[in-house]
Amino acid sequence: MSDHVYLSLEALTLAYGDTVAVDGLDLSIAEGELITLLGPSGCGKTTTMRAVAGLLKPSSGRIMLDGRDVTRLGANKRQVGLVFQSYALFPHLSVYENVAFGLKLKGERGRDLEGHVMEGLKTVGLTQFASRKPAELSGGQQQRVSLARSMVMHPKVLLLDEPLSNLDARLRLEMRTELQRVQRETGVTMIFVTHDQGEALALADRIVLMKGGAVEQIGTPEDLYNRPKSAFVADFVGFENVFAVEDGKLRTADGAVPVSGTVPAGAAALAWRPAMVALGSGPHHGSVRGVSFAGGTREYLLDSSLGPIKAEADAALPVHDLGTTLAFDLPAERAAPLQRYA
Ligand SMILES: Nc1ncnc2c1ncn2[C@@H]1O[C@H](COP(=O)(O)OP(=O)(O)OP(=O)(O)O)[C@@H](O)[C@H]1O
Repeated sequence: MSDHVYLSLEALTLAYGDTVAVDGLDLSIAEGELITLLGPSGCGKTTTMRAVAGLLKPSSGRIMLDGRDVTRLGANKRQVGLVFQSYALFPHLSVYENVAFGLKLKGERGRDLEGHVMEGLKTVGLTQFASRKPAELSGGQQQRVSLARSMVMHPKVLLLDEPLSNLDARLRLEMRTELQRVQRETGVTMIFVTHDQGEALALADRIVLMKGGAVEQIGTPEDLYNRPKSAFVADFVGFENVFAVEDGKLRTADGAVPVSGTVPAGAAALAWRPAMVALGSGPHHGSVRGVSFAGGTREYLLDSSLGPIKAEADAALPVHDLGTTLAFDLPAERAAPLQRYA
């Protein structure tokens, strides 16, 4: 992966009629980077991808790719590959023919064509399936064909829009590893759209978390996971207890509540994952409204005067029944300090 900017979206704005779907988006991506676009439904992920692919014209802003302004360039001239959630394979063509399709349109024939198709199938581990029809393959295998079909065109950027969402949990994991391997081996720049934070954290060199058509936070998976900037990001990466800070106190359903320990200077809010809540002792109390078993841990939903609290305990410990009152604390030193509450 190189450091210089390879793809940049500059103040990109896209609208469908009166609906502004992407609003002044700025994003710089290095060559060979694997970026995930993460965010809730409707935040503009697909629209951004369609703009990069050349399928939608921006209302304003610029897209630069490999030193060239491609904002007004047609989709077929951009060398941008696309892999969708639906595999969009030609059902009547064999795996080989599906992968060969784009290369043939480019005029490839004979040995060159065969070499490139087989190389593409080898990259995704499907050489032995070359003569099958898509319907004779599993969902994961079909998605690999889709990937091979894009990769043989040697795209400058490969866009993947929720490519794993049609697969079951085990296949999803397998394909996630496979995608990572293909990306590392080929060094292709990838933008991967997902609304699954686990997938984004596992795959990405950097995550772009979007909100309302703009970037809310960009960073490595570790950055977002450990150092969310806002309550929106914190909530997205699993900090389920977030309180605004005012005059060194927590703003809660019960008014201003003192925090145990010292609030870091400049924190506009504090966020605790369920595992960061000290359960069993402390100045606050909550009644158990829900318990869920999560393998090694048990998660408790507590009704407290501060508002609802999610806390976690070792599953080996005796279970607390619904209605039991438990003491807890939200220690400042365990919390992630946020720059913004809103
Ligand atoms: N063809 C369209 N016509 C009008 N509005 C649209 C159209 N496509 C998308 N939108 C709107 O644009 C906004 C962004 O949509 P987009 O599909 O980019 O979001 P997304 O983040 O990809 O969502 P999801 O995760 O649900 O796919 C939404 O408010 C959506 O309702």
